[in-house]
Amino acid sequence: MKPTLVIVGRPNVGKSTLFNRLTRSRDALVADQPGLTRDRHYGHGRLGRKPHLIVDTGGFEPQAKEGIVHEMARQAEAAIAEADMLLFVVDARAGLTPQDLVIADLLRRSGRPVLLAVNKGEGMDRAVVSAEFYELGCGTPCVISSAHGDGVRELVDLALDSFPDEADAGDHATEGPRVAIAGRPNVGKSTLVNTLLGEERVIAFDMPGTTRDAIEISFERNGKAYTLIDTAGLRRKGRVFEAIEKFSVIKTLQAVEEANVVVLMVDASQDISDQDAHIAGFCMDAGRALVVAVNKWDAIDTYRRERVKESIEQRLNFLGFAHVHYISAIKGQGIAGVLSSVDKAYAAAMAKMATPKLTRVLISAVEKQTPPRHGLFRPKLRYAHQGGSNPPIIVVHGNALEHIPTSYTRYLERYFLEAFKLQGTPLRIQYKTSKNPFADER
Ligand SMILES: Nc1nc2c(ncn2[C@@H]2O[C@H](COP(=O)(O)OP(=O)(O)OP(=O)(O)O)[C@@H](O)[C@H]2O)c(=O)[nH]1
Ligand SMILES: Nc1nc2c(ncn2[C@@H]2O[C@H](COP(=O)(O)OP(=O)(O)OP(=O)(O)O)[C@@H](O)[C@H]2O)c(=O)[nH]1
Repeated sequence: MKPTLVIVGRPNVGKSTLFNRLTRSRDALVADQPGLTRDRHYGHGRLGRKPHLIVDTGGFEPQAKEGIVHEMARQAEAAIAEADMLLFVVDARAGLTPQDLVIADLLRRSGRPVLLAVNKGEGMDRAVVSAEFYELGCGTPCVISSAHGDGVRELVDLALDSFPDEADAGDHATEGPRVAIAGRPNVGKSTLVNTLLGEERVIAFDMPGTTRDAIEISFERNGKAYTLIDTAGLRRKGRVFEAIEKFSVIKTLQAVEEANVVVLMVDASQDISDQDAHIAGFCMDAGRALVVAVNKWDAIDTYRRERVKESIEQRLNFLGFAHVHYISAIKGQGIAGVLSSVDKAYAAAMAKMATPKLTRVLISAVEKQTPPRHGLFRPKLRYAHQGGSNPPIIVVHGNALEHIPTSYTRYLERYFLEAFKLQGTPLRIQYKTSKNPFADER
């Protein structure tokens, strides 16, 4: 499983700045989707040698006793307890503060490994800046500048050092799609799991060896095998499963990572929230095939149903490729449709596309619409081959491809999805520009 680095620190030390630098996608292919809010607190790490996840605990006030701040602190504490590595951020310019000491104490008691990052250190003498922070008892301080990038890459590599290189992620013994049910608290995830498993034959139920492993439950339906990757920390109690703990961001992220297909659940009795969009955005980043299940459809009237449909179109429009089902987990309505979309999405995510056909489709896409000229350059798309699955990656070869605008890439994505009739999966395009053979002669 990918290690999760959790950023902690008092307000204003530069946590979001660090988070943005660590997670900013190089190609901005995913980041600029309309409808995606930018204040997400978890994402895929882009720096460093090994794949990993980053969680920012946000404005963390360990002393608050009630209210929303207290609830945020509770979420932060859960993230700290589940972190593989804590990045404790302090402020070089403000110096050591009493609140830093309180947080250091809390982190030490969590028993999780800690790396101390002294931020805003640009243009300062490292030895002088770090001196006072040894008192925190969190080891040797790393002086960084999140705003300028100094020392950030070294920090990440140090943080990831002790984790093994990721084994081949596709190497799972299970048959059929691996499915994660993701969604914010209380949307009905446990209810759906129980409805699914109540009707069906549970083949195997793996208790994890360690708390870090995901729980996997294999079952059959209509002769087809599925494996559920648990997000809720379910425990078997007699014939039903119940959640042993409340919503955990890190468990959700890891389950999404481990799955082939994500069933994103939203609650029809509530408005689509930022949190729904954040989870959806993370699934997009991860490139997972996706099915949207709008739950509690039984609980709302016709007027509300129309409003929910509009709200999904507005807030989750970047999931245009995904099928939407309106279901009642509690009454078992709409479940067959969800599973049939899971099958389709899985098949699409794993599709094999032959090079000649890919190239033919590419050429017909270019004939319909040529990429715009960029100054002196006219990008030339020559041929395509498949570079991966789940999500399908199409590698396009040609010249001056670095000048292709994002809008054209989107057009190609849609064109390929349609030509190969792939439903329920995102698709990625990668460009490989051929070296100009005459460039070195002169
Ligand atoms: N000089 C300098 N300023 C920085 C650096 N990193 C962040 N800042 C500034 O510090 C301020 C706080 O940064 P944020 O990233 O919002 O801090 P935060 O810890 O996420 O704050 P909360 O969301 O309140 O917890 C902003 O004005 C940043 O521009 C840095 O490396 N150098
Ligand atoms: N009306 C209605 N209520 C539902 C439905 N599905 C779930 N609920 C109710 O919604 C509440 C939350 O359901 P859970 O299955 O515990 O939700 P969860 O997503 O697992 O929650 P966390 O464990 O907090 O992440 C419970 O009171 C359920 O009875 C449904 O289809 N219709």
